[in-house]
Amino acid sequence: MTESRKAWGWGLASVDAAGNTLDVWYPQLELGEAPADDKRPNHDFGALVHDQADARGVRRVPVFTVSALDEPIVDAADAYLRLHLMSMRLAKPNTLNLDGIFGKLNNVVWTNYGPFAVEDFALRKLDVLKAAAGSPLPTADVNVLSVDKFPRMIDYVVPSGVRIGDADRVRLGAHLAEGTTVMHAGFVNFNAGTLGTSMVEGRVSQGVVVGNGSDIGGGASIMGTLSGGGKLRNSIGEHSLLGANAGIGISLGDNCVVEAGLYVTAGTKVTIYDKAKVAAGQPLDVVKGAELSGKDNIMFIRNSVSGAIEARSRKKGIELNAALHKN
Ligand SMILES: CC(C)(COP(=O)(O)OP(=O)(O)OC[C@H]1O[C@@H](n2cnc3c(N)ncnc32)[C@H](O)[C@@H]1OP(=O)(O)O)[C@@H](O)C(=O)NCCC(=O)NCCSC(=O)CCC(=O)O
Ligand SMILES: O=C(O)C1=N[C@H](C(=O)O)CCC1
Ligand SMILES: [Mg+2]
Repeated sequence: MTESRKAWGWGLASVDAAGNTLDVWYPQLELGEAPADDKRPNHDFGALVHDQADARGVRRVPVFTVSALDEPIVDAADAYLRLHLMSMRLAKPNTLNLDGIFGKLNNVVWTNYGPFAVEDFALRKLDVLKAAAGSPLPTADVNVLSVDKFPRMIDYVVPSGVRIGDADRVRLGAHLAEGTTVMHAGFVNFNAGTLGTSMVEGRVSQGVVVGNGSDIGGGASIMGTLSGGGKLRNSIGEHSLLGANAGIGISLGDNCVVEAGLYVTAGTKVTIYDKAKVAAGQPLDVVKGAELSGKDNIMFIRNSVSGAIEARSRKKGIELNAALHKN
């Protein structure tokens, strides 16, 4: 058996009263074997470290984590390290072993004061507000951003060359390549994302990758595999367009277009449009969507006259509006 790939780094963990790790922030990570104990660079977290619980009931402790990237996840610190690697673009989606990730991450109340345990949240919120009330500065209420196992990416990693319309729509573990714009209704899950310049106004599900020069239109959906039965990981190639409110349960290759509002699933019966056959009065072939999965140069439309879903050939890919991607 070949050795597992490794990554390592210092992180700052938030640990609740029960000893659960709520999150770990790694400002910097390295791929490869970790240095020996006496050779480790020491990350200086300074006064951010506190062994006593603060008003949230949270301690902040430095952790040195080494992840065996081809092996299943061992704990929350390991899970956080792998999520950071993808958002830092040190690993592409679908290249790390993420087995067991939901079981290793704790459910957390994410707030403007950082993570809280779910248990006794109301009491801990009261403690924070009482502590803050003694300050001469105006203090913020405790605003809950989400209750989830994954935090928002940009509280941990801000990749260069991207725009993100709404921080809540991109989870830690998303991979956003340089030149990506995620508009307000877009969504990018962990272990998913873009490999080049892209416009994302729809949902990029876990395990989905979108190639350079492609556009996911407003409200568009790309089926994932975590829930609902689908097993095949879908992707989109380069210079393709998934129209507004369209969806796919298959992969698109390069230079493809799916008409706005059309959903193509693996079982959808698709008529292969062939001008010469139509002119000669010959019947057209019909295949399942799955047979066209990942193929290049196809435009999928629902023929608004016949109602049939058709695959028509297309010669070239779409061009993004360059001005929107000089991030
Ligand atoms: C499917 C396409 C690409 C088709 O475009 P075009 O009509 O320009 O294609 P074309 O190649 O020029 O069309 C060739 C011929 O096919 C015909 N044709 C096109 N669609 C047809 C249909 N559904 N049924 C029957 N015929 C059709 C055309 O009229 C034309 O006929 P003739 O030869 O007789 O002329 C488009 O309708 C589309 O859906 N584009 C997606 C755009 C999109 O969604 N972008 C994302 C924006 S996201 C956004 O704005 C956010 C909004 C939001 O948040 O909701
Ligand atoms: O990148 C932007 O900004 C975009 N703006 C458009 C708009 O504001 O309508 C939509 C697509 C991307
Ligand atoms: Mg705009």
